[in-house]
Amino acid sequence: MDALFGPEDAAAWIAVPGPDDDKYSRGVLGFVTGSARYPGAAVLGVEAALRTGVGMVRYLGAGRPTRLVLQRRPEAVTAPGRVQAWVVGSGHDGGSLDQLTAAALDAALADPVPTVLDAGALERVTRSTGLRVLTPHAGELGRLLDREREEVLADPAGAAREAAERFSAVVLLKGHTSHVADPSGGVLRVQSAPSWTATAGAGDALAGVLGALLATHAHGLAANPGAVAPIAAAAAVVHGLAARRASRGGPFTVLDLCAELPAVIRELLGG
Ligand SMILES: NC(=O)C1=CN([C@@H]2O[C@H](COP(=O)(O)OP(=O)(O)OC[C@H]3O[C@@H](n4cnc5c(N)ncnc54)[C@H](OP(=O)(O)O)[C@@H]3O)[C@@H](O)[C@H]2O)[C@@H](O)CC1
Ligand SMILES: Nc1ncnc2c1ncn2[C@@H]1O[C@H](COP(=O)(O)OP(=O)(O)O)[C@@H](O)[C@H]1O
Repeated sequence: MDALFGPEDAAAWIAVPGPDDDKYSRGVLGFVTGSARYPGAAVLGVEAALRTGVGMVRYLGAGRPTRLVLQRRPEAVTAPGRVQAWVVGSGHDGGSLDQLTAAALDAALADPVPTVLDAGALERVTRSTGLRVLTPHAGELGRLLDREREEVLADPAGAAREAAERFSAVVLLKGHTSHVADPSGGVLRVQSAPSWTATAGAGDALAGVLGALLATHAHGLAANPGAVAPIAAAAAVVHGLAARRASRGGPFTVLDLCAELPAVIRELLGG
């Protein structure tokens, strides 16, 4: 099955808090992202998640990214504790992680809650557990499959499907058209973003949007793992619509995109 997934489909995957909810029942999203080399990726993911809507963000990382995250978002909690979903790997570059971040990453990968594996964490997929979403761009997916980037671009749906089956994970292959492949063989296509979205850090924000949607649906996912793929597609739609609002036909920054996320969520909910 190969289907186009649009805003009407995405609207069904926004969790609306009720009067009995508190921050924990809404869902806590943990981040192990950012590094001394790429601290900005941590800031962008946390910003995107908080603006998508989540009960709480826990951020675990080295001193420099932690300071920058807190400077931008004092709402983030930097103490360890339980979470309902993780985002890991944005702003990591495989090999050289500080000890604290490496230990937090190992713990997150061993935690059975839904986990987004981005950038530097993609290569750890075989060491991870539970429901996983991989968020590679074409170059990263090529490395995972031991292929050239051009081969991935020639058949993006096929490459995403192959990786989903090989790693038993949902694969969100990013691009002008994003392809979300389920291990059972289905592929959802998302096309909401303008080409101005091809800018550094946009993928770090996408991981935050997706993490927020997973954390706020986490209690239902164990019984319904098939929901992970539409949630991943919904994240791509929300991210793309926010990019379109930020762009209005011209360039924008990733923080501009993040600033549009609440309005996108509101519109999808019919507000
Ligand atoms: N603000 C932040 O903190 C941000 C942090 N980020 C974080 O950075 C990490 C790495 O992510 P990434 O996508 O760059 O990794 P990757 O696929 O290995 O790409 C490397 C490939 O690119 C190529 N290349 C480089 N320069 C090029 C050029 N001028 N023109 C053409 N090609 C060029 C280079 O080719 P080479 O120079 O080796 O020939 C190599 O093949 C990751 O953790 C991510 O989260 C990003 O999200 C950005 C914002
Ligand atoms: N030509 C394009 N048109 C629309 N969206 C794009 C285009 N190119 C990239 N994107 C989107 O921009 C983001 C880029 O993510 P990524 O490649 O991981 O960059 P980074 O690691 O710098 O954040 C993804 O969400 C992707 O879908």
